Amino acid sequence: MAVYTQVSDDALAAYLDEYDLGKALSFKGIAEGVENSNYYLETTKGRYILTLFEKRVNADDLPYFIGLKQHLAAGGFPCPEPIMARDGKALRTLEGRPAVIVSFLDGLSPRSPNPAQCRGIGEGLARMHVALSDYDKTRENSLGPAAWPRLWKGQSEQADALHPGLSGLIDEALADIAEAKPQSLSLPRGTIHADLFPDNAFFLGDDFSGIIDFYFACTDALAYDLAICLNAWAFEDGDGRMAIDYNFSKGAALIAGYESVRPLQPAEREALPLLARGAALRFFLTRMVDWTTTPEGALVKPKNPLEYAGRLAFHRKVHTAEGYGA
Ligand SMILES: Nc1ncnc2c1ncn2[C@@H]1O[C@H](COP(=O)(O)OP(=O)(O)OP(=O)(O)O)[C@@H](O)[C@H]1O
Ligand SMILES: N[C@@H](CCO)C(=O)O
Repeated sequence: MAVYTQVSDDALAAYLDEYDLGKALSFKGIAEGVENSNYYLETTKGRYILTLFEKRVNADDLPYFIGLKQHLAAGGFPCPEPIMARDGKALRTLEGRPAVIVSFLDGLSPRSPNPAQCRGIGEGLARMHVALSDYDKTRENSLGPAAWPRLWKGQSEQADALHPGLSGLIDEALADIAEAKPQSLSLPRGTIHADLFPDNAFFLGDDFSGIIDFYFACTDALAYDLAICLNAWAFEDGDGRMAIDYNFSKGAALIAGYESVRPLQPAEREALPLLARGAALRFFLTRMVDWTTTPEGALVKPKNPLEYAGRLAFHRKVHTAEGYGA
């Protein structure tokens, strides 16, 4: 349940007075999502999402995220478009929190994506990379390889309690990646989404209809975004298990969809297994931190880290892009 900040009727009315959005017809908290408070807002002018940014989002980063969505929307890419108030500003304050209203996107997030949807997200991701190629703001990836040892510190015992021997796998993977130095490879860089999981993508049937939730976006290797998607879209449902199967047809469809818009360079193909390992580690580590620090009975249930350890173990056996179906 992600409504941390309640909005009173008076506060909402005063907030809407700043916009040309007409009068509120409906205003409801949205249960999905974990980071921010999101509300569905319908006014006499249309349907919107109102987001109040909670503590985990750094307020200094908000102009980067909002500018990014404005840039995409101006280029016709389907994403939530920040709505400007009469003074030309999209980022405002509501109930003491930074807040923004964005356009509502139609579509559903697939629970278990099929190969056609994997192809669609591959195409959508590449279109997004192309559309952002002239976005001039930058943001460092705060969850890149330099952050991983810090996230892992003090977690070994808990990891072994989740799955015997797990800490050895993570230690080895961290050491291998530190040696391979993915950051020093000269791969094409640009603005990446960095969290494009199925719950952040919308489809109408099998047709891709848009991307949301850009709050991990940053400047990094474009192929790393594809590696994140391979992890998030091309494995069978984990159910919290460590053993988990790569679905070759879904992975191949995802890569083919991506390459139908932006063909990978030879160096990107070569780096794909390393980037896929890095992506699996990144999500394992952040899930592990949430798993060990979220108090029992908290509103938001932490996601199981083991599924990403399983993906990591798979990637450690893949040495070429062809191994993913590329
Ligand atoms: N522009 C939009 N159009 C339609 N629905 C949206 C839009 N933005 C958000 N939603 C809905 O709100 C839910 C929560 O949004 P989101 O995933 O951005 O939450 P969050 O808490 O900000 O981020 P996170 O997923 O990282 O926890 C989505 O699953 C979706 O159902
Ligand atoms: N997509 C992340 C959650 C943060 O957005 C995960 O599944 O671990």
